[in-house]
Amino acid sequence: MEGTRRRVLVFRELPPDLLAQLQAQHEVTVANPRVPEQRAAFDAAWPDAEALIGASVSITEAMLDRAPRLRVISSISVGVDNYPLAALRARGIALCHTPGVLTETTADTVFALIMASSRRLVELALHVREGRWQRNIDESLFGRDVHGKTLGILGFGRIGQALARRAALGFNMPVLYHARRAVDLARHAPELQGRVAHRPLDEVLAASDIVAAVLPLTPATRGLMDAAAFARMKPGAIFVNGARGAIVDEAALLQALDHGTLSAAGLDVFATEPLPQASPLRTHPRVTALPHIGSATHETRYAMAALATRNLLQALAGETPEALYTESSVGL
Ligand SMILES: NC(=O)C1=CN([C@@H]2O[C@H](COP(=O)(O)OP(=O)(O)OC[C@H]3O[C@@H](n4cnc5c(N)ncnc54)[C@H](OP(=O)(O)O)[C@@H]3O)[C@@H](O)[C@H]2O)C=CC1
Ligand SMILES: O=CC(=O)O
Repeated sequence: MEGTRRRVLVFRELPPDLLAQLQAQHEVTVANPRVPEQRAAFDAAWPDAEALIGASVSITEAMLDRAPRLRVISSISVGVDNYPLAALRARGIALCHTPGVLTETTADTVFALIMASSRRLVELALHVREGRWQRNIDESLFGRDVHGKTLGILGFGRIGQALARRAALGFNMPVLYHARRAVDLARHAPELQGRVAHRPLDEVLAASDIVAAVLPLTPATRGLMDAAAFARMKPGAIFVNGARGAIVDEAALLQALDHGTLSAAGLDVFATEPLPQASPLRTHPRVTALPHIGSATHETRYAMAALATRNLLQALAGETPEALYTESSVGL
């Protein structure tokens, strides 16, 4: 593909300097199909697109049928669950993503949800804002300690390990994790040796005060947190989801909050996003709900867009992109 100006469809807005880099070398259309006024431009550009860059849009196999010239997709995300992986592979379409540059920020967000859920920060901040702080609070508004509690982490890759560092080294929390393979701590995270243990899912759920999910959405993890999984958790435990909404059965989560094991939940991701107005999770008093902001800081979103732009330009120049997605990178 090198040397020729290719048709690039940008389906989520890019910072102006990065967009200019693409425009200098290729024919670029910017059209986000989630913005109603841009939908027609997206549909018009789609059949001729040779390269895509963007995020937060589900690309289906049927869409690929209507894009016969497509050769590369550069996702501005680390998760690749929005793409039909087998169909991309069968058609020889390269998929790039943005691992690493968002790891620390996402771990910060997940830890913030752990703090907010345990200490009831949003609920109590509203208590002040709404003028209900009329006398010293009593124990009906007390939270639960975070330091020293056992944290169970579902998924122990880049973000899981960054979360474990915060918990184990900063808050003296014993950490258990669930992943299909044990991580060689001596090699990959020596600072966590003696503080972190690999355990089967059931044991992680049963032994943890707080369970945080940071694994990819795959056929194997879809619905992982179902009624049986919540039932295995400790009475009064807290569940935090920084992964994808679809790893959770949301009806089972609500049941566990209202009649089961959970005292609170902190959720950055939902089965349907934006979260529907009618969802009980939106207003539940013991749910801290965020609008999928795991990586949403100025610095990190720029770094993600920059990596995605480099990936795309490298692929279009016939080079191996810096962050080409391979199956082993999310352990499908
Ligand atoms: N809320 C947000 O805004 C964000 C959410 N994310 C989500 O976090 C996910 C993880 O990102 P990152 O840490 O970079 O990914 P990594 O690929 O580094 O880590 C994934 C981890 O999940 C484990 N895993 C994969 N499949 C399974 C399975 N079937 N059962 C148990 N464990 C499994 C892997 O271990 P093993 O292969 O040994 O099982 C590995 O430990 C992303 O895919 C994305 O969905 C990421 C960024 C921001
Ligand atoms: O959810 C965000 C991602 O990068 O994946």
